[in-house]
Amino acid sequence: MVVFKVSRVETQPIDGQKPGTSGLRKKVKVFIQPHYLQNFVQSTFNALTAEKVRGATLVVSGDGRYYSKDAIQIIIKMAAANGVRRVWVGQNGLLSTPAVSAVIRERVGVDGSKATGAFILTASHNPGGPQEDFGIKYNMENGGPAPEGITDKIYENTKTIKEYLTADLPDVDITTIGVTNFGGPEGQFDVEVFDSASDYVKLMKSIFDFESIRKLLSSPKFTFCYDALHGVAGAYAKRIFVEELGAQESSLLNCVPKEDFGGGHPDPNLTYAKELVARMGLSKSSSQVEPPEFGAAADGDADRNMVLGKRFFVTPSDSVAIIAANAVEAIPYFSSGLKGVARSMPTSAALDVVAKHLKLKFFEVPTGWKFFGNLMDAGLCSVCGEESFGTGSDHIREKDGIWAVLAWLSILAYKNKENLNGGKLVTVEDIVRNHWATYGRHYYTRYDYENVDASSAKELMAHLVKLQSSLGEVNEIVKGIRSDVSKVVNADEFEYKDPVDGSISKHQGIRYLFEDGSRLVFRLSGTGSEGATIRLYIEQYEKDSSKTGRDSQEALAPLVEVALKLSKMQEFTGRSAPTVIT
Ligand SMILES: O=P([O-])(O)O[C@H]1O[C@H](COP(=O)(O)O)[C@@H](O)[C@H](O)[C@H]1O
Ligand SMILES: [Mg+2]
Repeated sequence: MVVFKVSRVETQPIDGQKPGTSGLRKKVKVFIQPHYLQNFVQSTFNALTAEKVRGATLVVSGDGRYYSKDAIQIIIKMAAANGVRRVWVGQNGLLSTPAVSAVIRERVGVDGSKATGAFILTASHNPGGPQEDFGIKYNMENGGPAPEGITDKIYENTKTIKEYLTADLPDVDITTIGVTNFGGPEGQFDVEVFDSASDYVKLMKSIFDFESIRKLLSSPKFTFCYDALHGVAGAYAKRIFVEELGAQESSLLNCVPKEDFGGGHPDPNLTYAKELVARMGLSKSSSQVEPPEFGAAADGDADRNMVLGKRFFVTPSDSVAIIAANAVEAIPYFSSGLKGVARSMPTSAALDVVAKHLKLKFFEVPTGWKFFGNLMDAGLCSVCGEESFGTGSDHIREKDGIWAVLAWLSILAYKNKENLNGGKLVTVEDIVRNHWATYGRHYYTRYDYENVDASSAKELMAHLVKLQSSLGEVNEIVKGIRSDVSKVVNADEFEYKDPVDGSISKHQGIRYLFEDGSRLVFRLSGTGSEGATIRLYIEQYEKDSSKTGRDSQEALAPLVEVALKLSKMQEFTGRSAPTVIT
């Protein structure tokens, strides 16, 4: 057994280590500066209570992006030096964000150990590679992202840090499953490398009826396609869709995880998931080949999902509403009913209508998955989702891209259980259109202005807040732009009081609420690594089932025009068009 020594390394605070919506995300060139990662990791250890560090079991892994392997070795050495008892690493350093959450909650080590937390190494949907992004975040014992109380403490610590601890361990082989033991001043320290998929696969099998999904996937009527965009989802897709559920290997696109995501932008939306979008018949360059019935994509760390039907896009806000509406019948895990449902504020109100109809508890929280975690821990919420391609449930404390796909496949399997051997297939599009016919439709679109100058973005937001003080003036401007949109009846900055711990989160997005239920929401992204990204969310409710079939961009055109002129978007940002529309 190798015996190690601990040393204290002198350091000084480095600016800009405030965690965003989901951890610290920066360019790789920032992360590789001397002491940069170490300062953040030590600040995290110092922010945790002693029992979460000394003698604890920690998970360290991520989406496999560039710099992950180096970061894992650095964190292992620091963990050993800080008195951590063992570190669990997914083979090759790979674990999806939902799998980390599952491992913290479910995995039991050979000696009966349980993890109390994790460092997740990912910048989610941001590109990877030496010129691109890296990220790190800490998740707690419940498997969810650290709450603001902890991330604030981490940030405070980064501003005063003077030293960090590290051990002179040799690098650990993370490519081979097994345990390596070391001896330190405080006793034994182990690194266990384990299979990245098995705990997660086991959990999925306990939630869904794999047999019924297998029947669907093996039916000649049903065709399927999954795009991991070269993110970590690939490590799970083959195991689950091909090995467990019998999908064809050829139905997997970009399912080999790569450090640079093959040079792409691993964000599952209509702009970046180009290959899938073409295969599903949704782009101009679509081939003549008949598209599959179902397509889905994931982001780099596999917590996001995009669901598509044949030549049909499912808006994430509709996706969570449809899953909630069908969960009890189609998914065994929910067979005894839903505890409640929740969405983030900018997500459309499609879920609200389902909650009302099914008499379910309903919550509207700020953007950021951590807000759902408290509700789930208190037994108040079973299914939740966000417009930003995140959907999930209380099986873990992160959103879950593959879970969402399995949820949709379960609904399809349920609706088609009588027609797989005859009769017409109920398609993704049928399910969505039927949902609109029952609940009405929330036309919805999001405009993203990425990498805008940060101070101009702030000015635009300040302008919108100032406008809110006079609704009379707002309505005059609105009428001047389009006489066919309804009146603004309320405008505010969203503020949230957590019903469980009473904590208050302010400035969570600027809302303009219209008389007919339409909404305009403006907020700055909390997940970028450079400049600012302005997000504009536009929504309009249509109850009349004869009018729910319109093209959404066309239906929303008047509101879009109002939003762009009211916010003086071009004036502040210099942009005549958004970078991404979803
Ligand atoms: O980036 P991820 O997938 O970890 O996702 C993270 O950020 C998203 C918002 O991103 P933005 O602030 O850019 O709108 C949140 O909706 C999500 O809950 C959070 O986990
Ligand atoms: Mg993600």
